[in-house]
Amino acid sequence: MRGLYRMLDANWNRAAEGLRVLEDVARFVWNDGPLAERLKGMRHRVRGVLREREGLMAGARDVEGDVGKGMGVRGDGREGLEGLVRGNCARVEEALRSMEEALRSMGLERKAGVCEEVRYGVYEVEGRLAGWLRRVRVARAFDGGVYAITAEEYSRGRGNLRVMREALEGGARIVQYREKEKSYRAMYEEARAIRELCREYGALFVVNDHVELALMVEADGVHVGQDDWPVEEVRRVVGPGMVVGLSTHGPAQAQEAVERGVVDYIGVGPVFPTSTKKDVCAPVGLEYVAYASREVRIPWVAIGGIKEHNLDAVCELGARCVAMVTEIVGAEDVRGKVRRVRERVEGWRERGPEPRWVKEWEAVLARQEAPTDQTRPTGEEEP
Ligand SMILES: Cc1ncc(COP(=O)(O)OP(=O)(O)O)c(N)n1
Ligand SMILES: Cc1ncsc1CCOP(=O)(O)O
Ligand SMILES: [Mg+2]
Repeated sequence: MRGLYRMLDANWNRAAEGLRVLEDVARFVWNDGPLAERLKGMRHRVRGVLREREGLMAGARDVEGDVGKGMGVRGDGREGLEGLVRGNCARVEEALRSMEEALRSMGLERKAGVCEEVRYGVYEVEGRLAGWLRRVRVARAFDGGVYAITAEEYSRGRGNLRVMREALEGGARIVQYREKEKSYRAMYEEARAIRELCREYGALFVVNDHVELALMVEADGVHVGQDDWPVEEVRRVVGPGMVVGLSTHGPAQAQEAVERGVVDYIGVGPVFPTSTKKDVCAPVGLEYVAYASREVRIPWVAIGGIKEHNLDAVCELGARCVAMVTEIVGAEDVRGKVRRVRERVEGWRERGPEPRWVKEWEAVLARQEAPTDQTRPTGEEEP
């Protein structure tokens, strides 16, 4: 029994400490009173579950004899607030799981049940936080971003990896892996390599169409079209941490996408004629870009036939992010092309009209805070 009490003692403290950190982030960083109260309640429940055995645990404590003393604490590789929040959620979940097992083996089923309930509560909080963090990442990447998309057949004989490396060096903030003819194995190898590259450059990595590939290579996101998998199903499968993008071809589809409440951004296009996509619909024109700028409350990216020479027409209407295939992958100097496009997009960001989504997300983009009720776009859940 002594060993089990030692185990409980260590994890009881670990769980309570982790919950305290999360509560403080909710209270002091995000100013989210209800979330802070909820986390506090969880901490008290965990404390309460073993309160009457505190003496037994203290008696079993043997810090000097701990063979795990000095073992490093596992980080999750993420930095800043995100790392802090995720790291502490993981710490609390692990500690509660360990307590649950120990309590069950001691025949203390009811107490084990309390730990289990609190653990599920932490999963839920983590899911909501992951959702919020995900939206902030998207908003930052799309506010003045170049979205580069692979297409080896138009890359002048160069491989996708090389072209995307150059695009990232030029300043692409989002990279989409889009290949229609390659074998699954080839796509897997290539996507994995580009995924790593994007990590190095701090860019978002999105996989087109293939949800399973996105999961396998731990992409940041997945992009689907109107005839691909339903976005609710995609969200259910990829969970709250992954970005989901949806193509739209007109105001009705944009409205529907926002109302459905599960996608993080929409593609707006094809703005101009394009021969890159074989089964493409008729160009939607600049009117749809103007509509998106006025009405759409979530990040969006203009796509389809966008080149350096017609870029201004799209940006002057309020596009803060442009996606390009052939203009980037077919450029002799990919790095220089992306650099110039990015400078132009950023220039328009300073002097062009502010699209609706940026107005609504301004407070979120400016501060590292969870959106409050006033700034949270419609349909957003509270973290
Ligand atoms: C950013 C972005 N927008 C639109 C698309 C097109 O998606 P979809 O309509 O599913 O067509 P395919 O690309 O799958 O041929 C996209 N890929 N990315
Ligand atoms: C994937 C996609 N979706 C709408 S248009 C398009 C292709 C855009 O390619 P390009 O930038 O070469 O016109
Ligand atoms: Mg598709």
